[in-house]
Amino acid sequence: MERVVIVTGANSGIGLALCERLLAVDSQLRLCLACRNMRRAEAARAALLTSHTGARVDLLHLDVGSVQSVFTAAQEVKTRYNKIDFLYLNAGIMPNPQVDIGAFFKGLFSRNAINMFATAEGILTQQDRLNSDGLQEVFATNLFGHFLLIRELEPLLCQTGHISRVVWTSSSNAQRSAFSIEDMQHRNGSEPYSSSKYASDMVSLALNKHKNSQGLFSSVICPGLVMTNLTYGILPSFFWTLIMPIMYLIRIFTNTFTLTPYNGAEALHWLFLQTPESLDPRAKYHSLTSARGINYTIPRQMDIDDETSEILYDKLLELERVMRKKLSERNADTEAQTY
Ligand SMILES: NC(=O)C1=CN([C@@H]2O[C@H](COP(=O)(O)OP(=O)(O)OC[C@H]3O[C@@H](n4cnc5c(N)ncnc54)[C@H](OP(=O)(O)O)[C@@H]3O)[C@@H](O)[C@H]2O)C=CC1
Ligand SMILES: CC(C)=CCC[C@@H](C)[C@H]1CC[C@H]2C3=C(CC[C@]12C)[C@@]1(C)CCC(=O)[C@@H](C)[C@@H]1CC3
Repeated sequence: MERVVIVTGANSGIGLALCERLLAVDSQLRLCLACRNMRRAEAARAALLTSHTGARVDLLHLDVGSVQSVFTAAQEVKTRYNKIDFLYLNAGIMPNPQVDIGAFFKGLFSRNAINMFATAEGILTQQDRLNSDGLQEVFATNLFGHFLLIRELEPLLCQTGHISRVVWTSSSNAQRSAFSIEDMQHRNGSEPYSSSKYASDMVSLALNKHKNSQGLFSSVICPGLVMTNLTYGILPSFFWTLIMPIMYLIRIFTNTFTLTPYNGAEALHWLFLQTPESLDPRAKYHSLTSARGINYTIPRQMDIDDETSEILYDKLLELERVMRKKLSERNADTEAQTY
């Protein structure tokens, strides 16, 4: 049976590697690359077709950081497909990352060193900004745009007699301490990435509570530390290449250094092969790579509580209402100006 799979941020890194891996296990797949840059999306499609001749690969223009773009893309999806089997919410950004060198060396010689390498806890900050919708860019891209996409696609995702799955590419950098329910967009802090990923973990839990009965199941994964455009924004690629032997050495102590996009996509690929009933809604599924280079997936319990996840879910629904109103007013103004 033909399965429909949509992957956001599919033109590079972990998203593109996932597409390669999915086409390798299911040649009947109807794969949709949802990307903000159509030139890069075309190049990704061409690369996929080189290794999987005859595969059905569609492109969709989607900027998850723009409310209007999410609505337009969702409309397009509804005209193209009559069901969605998997929606991989993978697009993500980490703008202007800064590593606290002092904290890094302090951590290196502490008992917490392994945890620091696995989670970057306490050593990584970012500088966020407002986008054209007036939202914090990291929150809008990593979380809210994806939330809106699910909401818009509910008619396809929640159909009686059909199971749909959404999978969030979260991170082990998601930390409770970085998130505040009073400041869900993280306007006031310096860890918007960690906050947005922690929020996605909570939304996944809430989605399972509200939508499992309608056939929608949500999961979260962490791909581990992977060399992609995102990590090349933290340190330049030549520097990562220089320290690669050290990275393989660290992998002996923490299997979270998956390093390649193929390895990082392990948990995403693994989830594709599981039945939703066998999954734990409170677990994050981690891609891991052993020192010998063997890939595997393990679940770890997330540090989240039901009450906060429910409050967050309600706050996102409220923000959705506000943004819909804002957008319809903006569109009415533009229409009035053209007449
Ligand atoms: N690399 C790592 O170590 C880790 C990564 N992750 C997560 O994995 C996911 C994939 O990142 P990764 O592969 O590493 O990095 P990449 O930068 O290679 O991939 C990110 C993808 O998201 C796309 N994207 C970014 N912003 C938007 C937007 N507004 N609308 C649509 N697409 C967008 C990018 O498109 P474009 O090419 O146009 O920028 C790109 O295709 C992210 O969610 C990231 O947070 C989690 C843990 C570790
Ligand atoms: C490896 C050596 C010797 C130096 C690199 C130090 C840091 C730049 C590096 C250590 C842990 C890394 C890490 C991430 C980024 C780079 C580090 C801070 C992530 C935050 C990248 C994105 C994620 O989502 C996390 C899962 C990563 C956690 C570990």
